[in-house]
Amino acid sequence: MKSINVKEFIDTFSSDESYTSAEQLKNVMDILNDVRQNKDQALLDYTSRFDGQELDEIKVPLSYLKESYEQLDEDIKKALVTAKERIEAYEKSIKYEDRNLGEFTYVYRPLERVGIYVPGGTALYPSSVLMTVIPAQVAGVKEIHVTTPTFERNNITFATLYLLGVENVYTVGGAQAVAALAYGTETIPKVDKIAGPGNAYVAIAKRLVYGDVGIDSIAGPSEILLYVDESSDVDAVVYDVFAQAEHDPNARTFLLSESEAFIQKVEQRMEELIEDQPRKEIIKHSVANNHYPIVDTRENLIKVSNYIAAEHVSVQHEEEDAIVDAIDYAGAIFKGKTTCEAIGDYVAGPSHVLPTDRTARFSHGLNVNDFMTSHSIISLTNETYQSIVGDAAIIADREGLFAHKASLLVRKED
Ligand SMILES: NC(=O)c1ccc[n+]([C@@H]2O[C@H](COP(=O)([O-])OP(=O)(O)OC[C@H]3O[C@@H](n4cnc5c(N)ncnc54)[C@H](O)[C@@H]3O)[C@@H](O)[C@H]2O)c1
Ligand SMILES: [Zn+2]
Repeated sequence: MKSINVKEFIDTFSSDESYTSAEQLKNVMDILNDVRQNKDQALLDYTSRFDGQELDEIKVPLSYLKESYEQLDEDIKKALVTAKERIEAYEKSIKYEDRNLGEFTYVYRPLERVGIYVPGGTALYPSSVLMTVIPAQVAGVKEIHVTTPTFERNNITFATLYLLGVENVYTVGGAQAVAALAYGTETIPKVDKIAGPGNAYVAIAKRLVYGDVGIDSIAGPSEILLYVDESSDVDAVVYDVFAQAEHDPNARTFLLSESEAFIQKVEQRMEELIEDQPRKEIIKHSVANNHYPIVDTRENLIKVSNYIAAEHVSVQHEEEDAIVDAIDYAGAIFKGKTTCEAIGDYVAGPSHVLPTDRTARFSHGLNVNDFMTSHSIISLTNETYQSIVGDAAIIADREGLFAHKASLLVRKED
């Protein structure tokens, strides 16, 4: 594949609109309305239609969760516990704390009831259970309700939910699950906020229910930006590209370097290794349509990194300190040749639920603080009050809000 420079890249690149079609949008609106009106019955109907499952019950019995956990092999149990402990420790360390400033206090409170969407249509993601539920738990959320289109009685998603002590689990997926969490049904209660990744139907539904409930963000196909140089390990870089590409045919991989020769080495090695990849069909599709090898100067590559604001940025470069410092916008940055992105998918600590498709320019990865809300407590001393009440009263007067003025002046001391 021929490399391009930053200008050529920006001229040809556009945000991923292919992810949502007008038809999908209409279908999702219909689903939302139907669930609002027909509640559990609509959930049963859509689960039959889209997932081919005739459910007796929407809520998963606790015994299924327990059974799933008990049947896990010891090695995966141990791995899940390692991940759990690291994620918990990280979230605790970044949790906002109340700030007492004398006349003002800024306080954080956990959300009361949260809905977590765990994807399950085509694969199971125990890592997504960990990366969404743990931040909510560390925040102190009282009730966590999880929906997932996972229908085997015994499975690793249920097992992971059991490990975390989640009891409210419902086998519903797609837009209908988001609708249930947003509006409530006989079985699933309306929540305050919905978080968690999912496919296009889930993403569109979250966008449409925003305002009725809070949402974390809208995740599109995964992406990585690799910033590499001659000192990087060619095979390691190739596997980092493949690891992202194997997620989704629409996953995007940006390979940036100041060295054309190095990019060529990586591209050639990709061709050699691609045939051996178990998920080569997805990887080939993704690489053919959404792989961008970009060669330019440091200055231009930093500019374009901030423009792309990729979900994952991996800097494997002799001068990684300077490059990482200059990158202002990214979902998460993986610095150094050892700290690859895949370690962050599972056990590093920070949540792998990250902003995609340039939204890191204004939003951030899911974390404990997304499951809290905050407010100010204002309590002025009389001395402060008397020193500023005159100014407030004048502004009230000029706004023509005379009851405001009276409310202020009735407390004024002569
Ligand atoms: N960003 C992250 O952290 C992260 C982590 C894990 C997974 N993911 C992403 O989550 C997604 C999972 O997608 P998935 O499809 O496997 O599972 P999913 O659970 O997101 O969606 C499955 C549901 O989609 C609905 N659906 C399917 N076809 C439909 C149709 N024609 N009309 C209406 N609804 C329909 C069904 O109800 C089904 O239950 C992937 O894109 C994956 O990359 C992201
Ligand atoms: Zn990944």
